[in-house]
Amino acid sequence: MPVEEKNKVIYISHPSGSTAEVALYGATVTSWKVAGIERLFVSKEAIRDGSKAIRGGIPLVFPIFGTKENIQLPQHGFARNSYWEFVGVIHDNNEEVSVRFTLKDTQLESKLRNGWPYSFRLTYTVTLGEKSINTVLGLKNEDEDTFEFNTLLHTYFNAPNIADVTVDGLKSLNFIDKVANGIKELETRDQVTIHSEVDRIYCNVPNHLQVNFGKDYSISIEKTGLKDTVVWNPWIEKSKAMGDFDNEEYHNMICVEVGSVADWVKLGGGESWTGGQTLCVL
Ligand SMILES: O=P(O)(O)OC[C@H]1O[C@H](O)[C@H](O)[C@@H](O)[C@@H]1O
Repeated sequence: MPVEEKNKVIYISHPSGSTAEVALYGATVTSWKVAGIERLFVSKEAIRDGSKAIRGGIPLVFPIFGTKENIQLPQHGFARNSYWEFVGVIHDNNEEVSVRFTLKDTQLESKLRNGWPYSFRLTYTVTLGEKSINTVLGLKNEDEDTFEFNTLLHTYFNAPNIADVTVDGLKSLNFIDKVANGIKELETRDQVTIHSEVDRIYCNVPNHLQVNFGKDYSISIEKTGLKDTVVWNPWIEKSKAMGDFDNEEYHNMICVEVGSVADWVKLGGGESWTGGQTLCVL
């Protein structure tokens, strides 16, 4: 069977041998293997019992990024820490296997629903190919009035060694440096490298990016409907401060997170929105 459900995790396999796993908790993609190699990072300290967002994979940030003064929601919203419903297999052929999840306001715990009191339906479609994974978030505003939101596909990539990682496609872009009190800067490098704590929101990013993992392999990122890209590595002190992250794991991960977070996205009553990414091993 190309798709199986076991203990609230959906296991997907492609005829080529590539596989993916999606936890119903957060609809978090927690594994993506191509040629037997795990391409996503999940901390060995990650909590998977549904009491905290899973530290790794592709958590979904929605409807806020970080925290907002006047919105009573946990950091990064509720999508990553709510149970989603598995809709089923959308299609399954030699090219790709596609599965879908949904989250409606009525599925939220009341505290979370009160924090963002709108009627909405999120759909999340995960499509596994031979060397690719495509993750697309759809949103329908089921209210009469406009609401605004932020969202992010918070992808944690496995990095054999962070010292060898480079990110292409960010040159000449403005970024907000969250490590330097939100100061705005211009990226001048062809390739972004990580040698210390990095937490940056690159704004208005072209749709094609590439992350290189030294000589081992690269992963291309094609995004659609999402304007910005966050690059994050907690480095030493922040790693120590996170209870669900091993102190040494910052050597082995990089987050390159496509989303719309620098400005609110407005969605009119009854309207739909979609945004997503395709990751492909090169
Ligand atoms: O610890 P979390 O709530 O999962 O957030 C993890 C990280 O997410 C994003 O990358 C933010 O830009 C960071 O500032 C934040 O530290």
